[in-house]
Amino acid sequence: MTSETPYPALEVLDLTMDFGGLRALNAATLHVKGGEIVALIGPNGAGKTTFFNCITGLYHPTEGDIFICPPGKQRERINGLKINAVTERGLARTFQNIRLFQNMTVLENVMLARHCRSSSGILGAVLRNRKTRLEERDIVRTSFAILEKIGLADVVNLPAKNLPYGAQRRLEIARAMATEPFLLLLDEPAAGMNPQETRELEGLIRQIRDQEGISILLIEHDMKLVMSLCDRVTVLDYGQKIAEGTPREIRENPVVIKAYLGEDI
Ligand SMILES: Nc1ncnc2c1ncn2[C@@H]1O[C@H](COP(=O)(O)OP(=O)(O)OP(=O)(O)O)[C@@H](O)[C@H]1O
Repeated sequence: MTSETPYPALEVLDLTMDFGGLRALNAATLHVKGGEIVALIGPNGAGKTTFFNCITGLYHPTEGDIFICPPGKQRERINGLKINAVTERGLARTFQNIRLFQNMTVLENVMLARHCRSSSGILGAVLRNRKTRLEERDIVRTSFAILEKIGLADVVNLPAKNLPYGAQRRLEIARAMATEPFLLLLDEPAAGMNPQETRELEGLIRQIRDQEGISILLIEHDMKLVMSLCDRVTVLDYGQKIAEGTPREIRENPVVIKAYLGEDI
């Protein structure tokens, strides 16, 4: 479990994002404490992915503050940082649509993600000096260890495109893990999975939190998964936070039920 800090691992305050005349996020607030699994839910178009894009440096929010507090480190405001700088600080994400190098092997996909933690640089890669060679060996070893934990050790040499859908989603999580995050953001990890794959995914996410001490924020439409996996749930509607609470509180909240009217919660 992540060691306690006086601040949440992630604290987002009054986040607003305008796209021209469209306000996709309107003073949305959310926090994830160290070691928590939190869900961000809401009807289609509520602003969930925009929220992730702001946190991870893909978009620069119009207003608001984003603070992180990795275990054992100082609290830091990360607004305006570029994607790589956010990743270096220990935030990793997966995307709604699978983004793998389909013709590369499973191991190569993870190794590539791992390179963000290497220090040899381009010159080192060209000269292939001793430091680079040692580092490369370390990248292979670490990438393999991650794939073992994720349950993909027996397919390391297969091209990513040959994996079943559920395994491709797990590989995306392995790539995110390779950057050594303290906080993992998962954008609809169960999308397109069959019930068996979803059950396995639930076990994997729990394992990542319990064994690696990584805090997790996930966007998910599969309410059964959200209700059984998450410690807390935050609900967005039209870019605003309309509710926050335990899964049970959220399930019984009339404001949430109204927002989802016509959708299956
Ligand atoms: N780059 C962009 N430019 C203009 N509008 C955008 C952009 N990204 C998102 N939007 C708009 O912002 C609103 C929120 O979209 P967003 O994708 O964040 O919602 P969501 O809650 O993730 O939806 P879904 O559950 O369908 O994935 C939508 O109206 C969308 O059309």
